[in-house]
Amino acid sequence: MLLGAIADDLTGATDLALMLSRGGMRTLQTIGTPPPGFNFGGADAVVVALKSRTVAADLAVADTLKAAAALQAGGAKQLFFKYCSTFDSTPAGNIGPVIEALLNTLDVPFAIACPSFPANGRSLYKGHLFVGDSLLSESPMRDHPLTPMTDANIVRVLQRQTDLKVGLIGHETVSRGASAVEAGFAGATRDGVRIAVVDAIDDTDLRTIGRAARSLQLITGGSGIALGLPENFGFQPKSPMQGRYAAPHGRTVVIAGSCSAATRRQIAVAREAGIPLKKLDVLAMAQGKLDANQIASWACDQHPDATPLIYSSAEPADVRAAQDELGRERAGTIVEEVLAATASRLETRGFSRFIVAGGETSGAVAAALQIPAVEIGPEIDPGVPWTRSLGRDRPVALALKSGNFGADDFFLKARDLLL
Ligand SMILES: Nc1ncnc2c1ncn2[C@@H]1O[C@H](COP(=O)(O)OP(=O)(O)O)[C@@H](O)[C@H]1O
Ligand SMILES: O=C(O)[C@@H](O)C(=O)COP(=O)(O)O
Repeated sequence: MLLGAIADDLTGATDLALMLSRGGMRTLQTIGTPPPGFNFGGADAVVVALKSRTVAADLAVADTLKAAAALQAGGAKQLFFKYCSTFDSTPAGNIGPVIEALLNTLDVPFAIACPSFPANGRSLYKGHLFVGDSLLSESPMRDHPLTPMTDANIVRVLQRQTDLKVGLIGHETVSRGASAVEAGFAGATRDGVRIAVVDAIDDTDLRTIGRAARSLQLITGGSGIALGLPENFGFQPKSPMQGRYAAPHGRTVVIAGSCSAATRRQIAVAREAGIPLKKLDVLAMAQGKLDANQIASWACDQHPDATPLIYSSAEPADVRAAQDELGRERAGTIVEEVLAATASRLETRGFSRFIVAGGETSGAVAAALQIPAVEIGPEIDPGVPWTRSLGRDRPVALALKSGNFGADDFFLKARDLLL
């Protein structure tokens, strides 16, 4: 293993694994930290998917360090901590505490932080994160159910999460090329900076930063920053898989727990296309009036050729109302538990192709389906591939979509790629 990566959620891990595969690295994605002695099958890169984005910071740190130790035991030469391209976190963490713990454990002085992912509209300029044409704080991310992002200044956001000094390597340096960026790393280190946020507004910048990062032991960021990494290890980009995907045979379902604007648009397009839909009421689930058995039965009752869509996704005002009643965390957990249990029931009743929207939701579904690892298949939209489970008696196919990713017709596209 050359590169060992730890992602703070499952869709983020898949996004990164896709990027590394396209860069030519044989990439394996595990769900959770692999046990001692795990056979990485000769993979060049391993991405460990955690569910640590919104758990308590000390738990996120412990889980990450355990994953880092497993990757190092597997031979990883460089470690990558992957978080969201919209820097999803709370004032308490977990990005700052996790980077801090990794720096201390690896005993290295410096790491970079770069969430930029231009292919999906995230760019970083003067330390400010943009989503499309809007500042992060003015994008729909300000209404995220678990990690509302209300400050676009990533230096400031990260500095609130750590006592280590956070600095900025600006675009004026990045545009001068990899040597200038490396000199920037050295200069920042001399100034006592332990974590440097690095500007990147396009793929050329990401490749420059990737090259400059070849001798760093720890890299942190979104999947965009991984664009330039495979080349550092001598890999050449691979052409994307063409044609339709021979997924394990069985029925297809869409399960959406993401409340992002993108997911809500994708549901609207699926509705217009005539897909059968079931909207879940959070309070009914909390009161035990709606459970996984009922939801799974509804899906099974749909036409066998249909792709039923089950969703809890709601407008920000409705999410707030449910949270006022139940609390932010409890509302999220109830929805995740019911959706995960629904997936598990459906799998025993002939469904083997799962299109899931939302990072936390995907983590909960994959845990319920007891999937130890996945292999990466064809890309559906930037950052979202079809995947196939590994290490499970009855394999399943999974399209794990970050809430914010995907074109408006994503669910239809994902379905139509299946053979
Ligand atoms: N209607 C709702 N009200 C409150 N919380 C919800 C609702 N629907 C989903 N959630 C929760 O919101 C969170 C969405 O996070 P996630 O699945 O990671 O989506 P995204 O990828 O958009 O961030 C999950 O914890 C989910 O259970
Ligand atoms: O970097 C990204 O935007 C994604 O890879 C990601 O982390 C997905 O997180 P969710 O939006 O919570 O699915």
